[in-house]
Amino acid sequence: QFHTIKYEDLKWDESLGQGSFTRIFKGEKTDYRDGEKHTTEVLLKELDPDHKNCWESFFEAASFMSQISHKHLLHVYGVSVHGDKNIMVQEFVKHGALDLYLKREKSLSVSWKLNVAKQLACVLNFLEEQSIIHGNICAKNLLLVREEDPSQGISPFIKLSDPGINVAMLGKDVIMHRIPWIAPESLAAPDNLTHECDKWSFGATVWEIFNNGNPPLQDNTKPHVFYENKQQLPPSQWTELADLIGQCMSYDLAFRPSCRSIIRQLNSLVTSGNNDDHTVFDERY
Ligand SMILES: N#Cc1ccc(Nc2nc(N)cc(-n3cnc(CCO)c3)n2)cc1
Repeated sequence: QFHTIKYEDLKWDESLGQGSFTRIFKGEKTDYRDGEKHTTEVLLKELDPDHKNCWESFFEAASFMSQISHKHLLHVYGVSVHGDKNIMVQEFVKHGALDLYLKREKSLSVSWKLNVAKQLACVLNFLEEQSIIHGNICAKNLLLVREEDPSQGISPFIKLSDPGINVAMLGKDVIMHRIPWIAPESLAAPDNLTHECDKWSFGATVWEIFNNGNPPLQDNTKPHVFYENKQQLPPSQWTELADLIGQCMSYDLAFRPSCRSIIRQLNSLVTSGNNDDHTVFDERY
């Protein structure tokens, strides 16, 4: 279900940080096609050796990404196993993870944010049509392929990354760190994810995008209390946006909108949101 890559065809360059239970590096892979040697820039995602019991879930994520292809889904070239090293070989995405980009770029326009939210809604709709559940939608798992260049009329382009280790494999403490992205009903049943879970996470991710990557919960709030008290994230002053996020993050999963409805509502936001003077969230958040 996925291509295996020979370890000796991989070259490690600089470390780029880590996800949960994984470390990421810039690297290169070498292929020999029609007698020629081709070198491709890649992202090497290594599973921590002390979490090698998660290797099945790690490779499940890789095969998940290899089974389907979509312009807004990260391309995974394959996997490589060498001793206790499990490596996922991904396309190298030029501008990295969106959570860091949002924190760094303080003056992204409302139309930039809407454009990115629509791209995420499109890939969410595609996954639902393919009856595939991602299970870990968040800004950290969105990758920026291309920055906008307003002078050239070039808009941003994102791809959704692999879901990483299945949430059911993670300990309670790690699951706690997924609040408020993880749907409340998934806390109790992390091995029973539904398409509605992805919609909840979509809501939290759109909140992140419009909040410049600020943390949704103040680090003094106890995460489980947030769900016990059926709390919501601070609403945007842009009521239509707040309504959409609120619908996606409704505790009753029957109230979460269909992907078609999400796309329709985002499209209507684009028209009414063209004036960029919207103070979407006040500075405090
Ligand atoms: N400075 C810098 C810089 C860093 C990274 C990239 N590129 C890239 N390509 C990918 N395929 C995946 C990721 N990636 C980033 N964080 C995660 C973990 C959370 O998913 C995955 N980054 C480009 C520039």
